[in-house]
Amino acid sequence: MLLPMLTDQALITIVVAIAVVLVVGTTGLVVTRRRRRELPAATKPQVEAPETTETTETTEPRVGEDAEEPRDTPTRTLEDTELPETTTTLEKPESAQGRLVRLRARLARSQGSLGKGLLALLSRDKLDEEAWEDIETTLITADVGVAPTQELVEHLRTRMRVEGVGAAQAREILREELVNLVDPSMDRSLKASRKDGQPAVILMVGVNGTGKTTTVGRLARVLIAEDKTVVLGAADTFRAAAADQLQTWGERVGARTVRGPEGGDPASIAFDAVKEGIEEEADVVLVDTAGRLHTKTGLMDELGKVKRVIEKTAEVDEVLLVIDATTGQNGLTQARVFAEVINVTGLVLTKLDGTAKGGIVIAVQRELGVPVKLVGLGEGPDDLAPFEPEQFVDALLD
Ligand SMILES: Nc1nc2c(ncn2[C@@H]2O[C@H](COP(=O)(O)OP(=O)(O)OP(=O)(O)O)[C@@H](O)[C@H]2O)c(=O)[nH]1
Repeated sequence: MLLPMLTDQALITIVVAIAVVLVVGTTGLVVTRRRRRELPAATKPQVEAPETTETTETTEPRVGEDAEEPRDTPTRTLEDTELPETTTTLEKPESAQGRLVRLRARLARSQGSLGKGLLALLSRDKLDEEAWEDIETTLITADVGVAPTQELVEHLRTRMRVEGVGAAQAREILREELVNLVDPSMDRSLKASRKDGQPAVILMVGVNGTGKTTTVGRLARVLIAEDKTVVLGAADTFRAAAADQLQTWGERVGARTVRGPEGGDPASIAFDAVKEGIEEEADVVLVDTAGRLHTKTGLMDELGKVKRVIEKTAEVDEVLLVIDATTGQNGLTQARVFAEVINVTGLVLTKLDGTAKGGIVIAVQRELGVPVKLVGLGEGPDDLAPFEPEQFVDALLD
């Protein structure tokens, strides 16, 4: 009704006005939408904490975030902080050559007084009874033992009489006689190779504290350096920390340690270790034992059982008796007891660095008729050396 009343001009004006309103409205809507799309960061909620500190530094604070950490935020303690996991890296042993040179020097340092004392006495112008008595005393004080001392003095007396005296000669004669006494003819090789498709089994025995566990660890290190695979058996279940100590050695050198519960049956652990060695086709299984010396029967029961149980699956190739060189006659008495309860195939004399009485090497070999195969010359991981009679005597006299 209204339309007929409007003029054409008015109608056109209204249509144009409506069109303008529509265009302006639509454009505004589009621009607003575009703006919204262009500002995502401002509207995106920050849910996740930044992963690294770098991000934190570059991220600007946003609405709703605190300008600084609230004071009631608990302080992070050391315990809360997760430390990176430590991975044990295998140690590389010192080269065999370097080790032996160093250990020879150490042996000479510790035993020098014995050799030098003897040489000084033998080089006297007049070798009278008093001089020979002094020589005897020096040898006995150095733990050489009575019988070997008498034997040595007798040989020296004869040779010095026949071959004459003089410092150079005295040294040569003494060297020869000492080497004979230490007996270079004994087989000192260690049976540490697979045979008949089975690993070699080495049992370490000895009184507490003589250095059995340390010797097992150091021997494993030497064998692994020779590219052998080694399994350790923690059959010393008597001392709580012994298995841990052995396992630590195993981790250091790269040998698996078979262990059981504290106070468990040593024979069953020894059996499991050997079984593991057979399954893994290892070259050597080294079994550490407790060697409590309460009673001879107790010791016999324990070691006898360990050996018997191992022998169900494998031969025991070596029984190494570890003796602390600093214990002198006491060490000899212990050695005797062990030799009575188990067939000892070799001796390990530890702590030779801690005594000038290297004569124990001669005494203990004589006593048991078993060769010293290894010597310990310090607490370090590379302080174990094969025993070589000539080098030992040279170290005494240097
Ligand atoms: N100076 C010196 N110390 C040594 C030597 N061998 C071992 N020791 C030390 O002697 C101590 C006892 O050694 P262990 O290996 O624990 O003795 P163990 O016979 O296994 O003792 P138990 O486990 O109690 O039976 C340790 O502090 C070793 O570092 C050596 O050749 N020289």
